[in-house]
Amino acid sequence: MPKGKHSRTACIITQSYCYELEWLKERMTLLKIKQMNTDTLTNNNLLAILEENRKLANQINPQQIKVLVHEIKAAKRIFVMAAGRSGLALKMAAMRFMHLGYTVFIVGETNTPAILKGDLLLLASGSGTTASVLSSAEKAKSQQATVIAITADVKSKLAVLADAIILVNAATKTDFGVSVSKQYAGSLFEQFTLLVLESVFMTLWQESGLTKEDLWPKHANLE
Ligand SMILES: O=C([C@H](O)CO)[C@H](O)[C@H](O)COP(=O)(O)O
Repeated sequence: MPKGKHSRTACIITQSYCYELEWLKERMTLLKIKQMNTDTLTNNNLLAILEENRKLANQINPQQIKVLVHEIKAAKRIFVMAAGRSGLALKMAAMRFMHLGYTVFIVGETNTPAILKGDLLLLASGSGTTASVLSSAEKAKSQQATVIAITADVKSKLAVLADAIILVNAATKTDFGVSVSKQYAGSLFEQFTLLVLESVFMTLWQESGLTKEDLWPKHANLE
């Protein structure tokens, strides 16, 4: 039984928010889930994932996105860095920015040069505490490059270090128990990071006036 702020009786009497009741609700949902067949379960999960992403889209601060769009346009070169699945989301975005004609490097690749003043470092970390991401932010700041971080924790060390952030109100990977997402670990954060950057790409593309045909020569032909 998880530690509750109040006893169950006190919760019912005061009708106040109670971890214990939340926990019981969660157990009952799990029991119902066990009785569903695989098809229904997968379909429900797909809809739940879409709904969680839709909620985040309604919470995003357009001003924060505007800053990222502006900094991408202003940067001499764009560097991206994140760990694990957050890193995969950034790599997908990096490819699209390259298709638009930007010079983009993925930190850690052998052909990535030194970051310098005038460059942009785009980071993503749900927790905002991943060591490699923090050290990249510190290095970039010491070189006077601009640092923008996508994170789920506005108070994290990364958020404090960055010149600007995009706050994604998703769960972080260590938000165990009841959290804003039903999904495992940082899944929602990682999905939404990709979606935000897809929308940033589309904005930059639409503003560029380029056609699909214009972009095509930059698409990989060694694949
Ligand atoms: O791959 C990840 C993990 O499975 C959590 O869902 C994370 O992207 C990786 O661990 C990096 O974490 P954050 O820096 O907190 O995004």
